[in-house]
Amino acid sequence: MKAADIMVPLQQFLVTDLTEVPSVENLPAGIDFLPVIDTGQQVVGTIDLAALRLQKNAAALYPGGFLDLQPYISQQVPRIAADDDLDALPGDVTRAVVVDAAGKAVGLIGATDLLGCLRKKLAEFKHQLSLSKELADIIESSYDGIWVTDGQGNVLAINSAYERLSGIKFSEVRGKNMQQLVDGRYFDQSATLLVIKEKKRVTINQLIKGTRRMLVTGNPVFNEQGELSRVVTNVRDVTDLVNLQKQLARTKEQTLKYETELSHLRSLHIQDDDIIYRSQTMARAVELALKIAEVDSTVFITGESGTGKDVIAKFIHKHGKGTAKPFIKINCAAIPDQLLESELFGYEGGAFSGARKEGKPGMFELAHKGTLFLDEVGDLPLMLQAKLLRAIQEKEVLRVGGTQVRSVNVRIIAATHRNMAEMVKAGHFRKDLYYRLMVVPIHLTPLRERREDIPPLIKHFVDRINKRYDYSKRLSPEVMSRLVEYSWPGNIRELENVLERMIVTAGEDELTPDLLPEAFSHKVHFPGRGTKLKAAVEETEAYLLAEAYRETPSWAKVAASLGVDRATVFRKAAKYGLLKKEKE
Ligand SMILES: Nc1ncnc2c1ncn2[C@@H]1O[C@H](COP(=O)(O)OP(=O)(O)OP(=O)(O)O)[C@@H](O)[C@H]1O
Repeated sequence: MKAADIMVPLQQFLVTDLTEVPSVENLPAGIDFLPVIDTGQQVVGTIDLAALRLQKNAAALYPGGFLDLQPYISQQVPRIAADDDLDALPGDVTRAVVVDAAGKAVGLIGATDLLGCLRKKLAEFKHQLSLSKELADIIESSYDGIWVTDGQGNVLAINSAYERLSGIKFSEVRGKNMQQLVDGRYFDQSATLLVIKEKKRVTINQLIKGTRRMLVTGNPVFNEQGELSRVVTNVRDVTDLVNLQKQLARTKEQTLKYETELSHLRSLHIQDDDIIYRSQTMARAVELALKIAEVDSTVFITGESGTGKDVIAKFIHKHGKGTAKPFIKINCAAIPDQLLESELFGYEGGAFSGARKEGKPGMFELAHKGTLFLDEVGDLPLMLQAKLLRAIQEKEVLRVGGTQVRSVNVRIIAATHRNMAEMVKAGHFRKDLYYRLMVVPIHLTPLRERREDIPPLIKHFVDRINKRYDYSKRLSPEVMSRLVEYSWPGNIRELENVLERMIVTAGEDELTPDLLPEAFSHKVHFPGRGTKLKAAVEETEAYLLAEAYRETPSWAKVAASLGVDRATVFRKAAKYGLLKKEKE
């Protein structure tokens, strides 16, 4: 507050030499002194009015009512410039004369004014005090550590959160300079020092006493003159956060590892089912599968049970959509009709009693962006055939009990062991669906029509089974030739099962014919593929005659064992050159 703000403007004053005793009755309250000025109007001192009042009636008065003021002048009363702050006055003064720039008196400040001013200041001070206490409480209650220095980096305060976080006590660091603390290895670096250098907010990652990691932000505080007066730093312990981050990174790494392993295993799984073949027919089927894998056309795989329809379907998926995309298989023959619809298309919550509240997606939705393999599609009930056709054509499905269609992008592979053309003819399968599925047909021939595939398949399965059980079993040449000759009604699945049974029951490493199942005791001869019926019959006759004669070298016994008369046996043996051979 300035002196001019509280002064009483000067109305009366006294002049040094002789002056008329003034009337001092009408002075403002609290003013019980007046300045004394010389002829140059400079203040030379003040006169206490009480003393003056005493003198007014005294004999000291000169005749005519004049008084010599000199003895009463006090030079102790301080003067203060109008523009000066009241703080410039010494603490013990009770009055002051206010002067202008030229030193002329312009006002008076009395005890009452000073007291009022003091009261005001006291109230302000109290307010400030409560504010700074509040501030101190706020700083103290902060969960983050707070560290305050002056503009030179000397420590002024730290809160107890900081003491807790860092283990550093205020008494250890009070008044010390930050540089001193960095040198003393309290911190690896100081945000305060950086703020002092850069005069702006700085955030750093600080290591305290070599153990705790802190995220530290230093904030500069400037005074009215724009000078840096404080640096307030807030400190957050990020050790746990850093540990969590490390843990997260480790978990991510692990997830990545598992994902890689999983996709490796998946690919191994599909690799397991890799297609083994030597025959031309299979080579053509595989080539076609590879070609159409790239495009999204619907594929219809036909063939007897166990010929590898599943394997081809997975092969197409692997080489087309890829193992990262879903491959969903549904066996239409294995699921009860009443469940099939909801399995295929899903259902909305509450669609029927026992349904899940939140509903369930169907196979179509699950196979989105991947492949849906409809195995045994020939067994699909007529009622669902229409819905399937719609789903394939429109590329959208309607859940059971739902009203909202959902788009699906699914590649369809269908398969059946049935004769579809006949089923369509008999009205058991919709013609339109049949043609919609038959975009790319792949037919897998039975194993008996591609015997050249049997040896490599045998090798493949024997290796696999040996590996699985840690065996080193092998087939005797006779077992091998019997297996090749067999008609394999169950196709490759049967071949695999027979080999496994033989390998796990064999006592020796070499598998001998006695391990072969019952069905193999009847030797069967198959004429080569493409043989005309007449030639096939003849070939079979010749084979049976020769085999029977090999076992019992007597044509009479051969006739008996084959159930024909001797004449027929001789005639046929002669026809096939067997008699000649016998003579040789
Ligand atoms: N070319 C092949 N190479 C190796 N293994 C094969 C081959 N073809 C089929 N297999 C194996 O034979 C078994 C039967 O094959 P798959 O299940 O694919 O036949 P499928 O025609 O789908 O039979 P179903 O009609 O009964 O479902 C499987 O174990 C499969 O791994």
